[in-house]
Amino acid sequence: MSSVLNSSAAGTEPAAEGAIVFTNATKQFRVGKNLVTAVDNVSLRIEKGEIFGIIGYSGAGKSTIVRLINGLEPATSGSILVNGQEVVGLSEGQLAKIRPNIGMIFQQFNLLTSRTVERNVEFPLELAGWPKAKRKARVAELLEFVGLSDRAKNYPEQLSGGQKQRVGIARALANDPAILLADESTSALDPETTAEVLRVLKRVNERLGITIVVITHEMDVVRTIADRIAVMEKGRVVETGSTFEIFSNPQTTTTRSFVSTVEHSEPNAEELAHLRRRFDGRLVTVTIRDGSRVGTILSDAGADGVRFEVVYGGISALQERSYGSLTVALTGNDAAIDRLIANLASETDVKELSA
Ligand SMILES: Nc1ncnc2c1ncn2[C@@H]1O[C@H](COP(=O)(O)OP(=O)(O)OP(=O)(O)O)[C@@H](O)[C@H]1O
Repeated sequence: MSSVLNSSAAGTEPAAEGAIVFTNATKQFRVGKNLVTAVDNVSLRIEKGEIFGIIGYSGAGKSTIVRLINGLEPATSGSILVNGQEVVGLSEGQLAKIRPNIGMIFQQFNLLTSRTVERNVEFPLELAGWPKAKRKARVAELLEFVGLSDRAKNYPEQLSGGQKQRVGIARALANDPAILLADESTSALDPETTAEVLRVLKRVNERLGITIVVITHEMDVVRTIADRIAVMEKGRVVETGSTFEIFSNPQTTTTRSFVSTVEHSEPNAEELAHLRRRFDGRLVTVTIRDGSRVGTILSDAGADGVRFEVVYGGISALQERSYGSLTVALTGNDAAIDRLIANLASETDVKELSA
């Protein structure tokens, strides 16, 4: 039996083939006389060993993506490679051989209420025909990994939401999968418990090298855990990038709208009115990115008679880089302020907030 703690880390090897590669994959459902396109010509590459976030509003096609990966739904067209193997067009029997390699956790945990924690984790091993002694040892190891050894004899109803999801994770890891699909796995949890589950998932990725696909509608979740993110809208992937890129420089309206749920890059109308009452001068919002010389440019403008005061905003660190935005009130001669704004604009994005 391979030890859960010493499992060979597929993700640490050079990734010649991606863990999951969609090429022009489409999934349509027939609803009455209509065809609903749930996944629309998606091309996407998820690397081995990464945590990949897929974010989108309800109905964007996220769950369908998951069901295409594990073959619960057949794609209408296109190609989907899972660890180098084409899953489109496979028979149920062939898919059954691949599925143990893909673990899955769910929003509602999907634990068997009549079984204890240890027997829930044991369940996939029973299905896979493991002998009893090996099953027991494996279950003990998995429960230790998720920090629930002392809960082995409890029933799911005796556990908190976070503990239930950790049982779900232990069960999903039982067959030593290369890929873990987490479909809205923290959406039923409060922020603190969400953080606890995300820490366990991070450990699964780092210690076991398992590729994790996190499906969510919550930007906080992908910000906390994902290496890269795809944004989905109406069945399409509208933007893909590193988590830093997505947060610091979102390209599409949908992505900007998601980012704005967790970042307040500029004051809203009410805040702006409040700032105008408190501060003189012209208000300008400046985007801060790693390495930009915003501070120097603002300070140097002093020589041109422009004074600045930071009145709103903040800077965040993500993936070891900084980004954010600051709104400054600028006072001084209008022409000098125009020169300062031009200088800033040569370095980063600048927006003057209209009066
Ligand atoms: N089995 C099905 N039959 C018909 N239509 C479906 C089926 N599954 C999904 N759809 C449709 O496909 C679209 C995408 O659904 P999907 O569940 O993948 O989105 P989602 O992003 O996961 O949203 P949610 O978070 O609400 O589940 C929706 O319009 C949905 O109604």
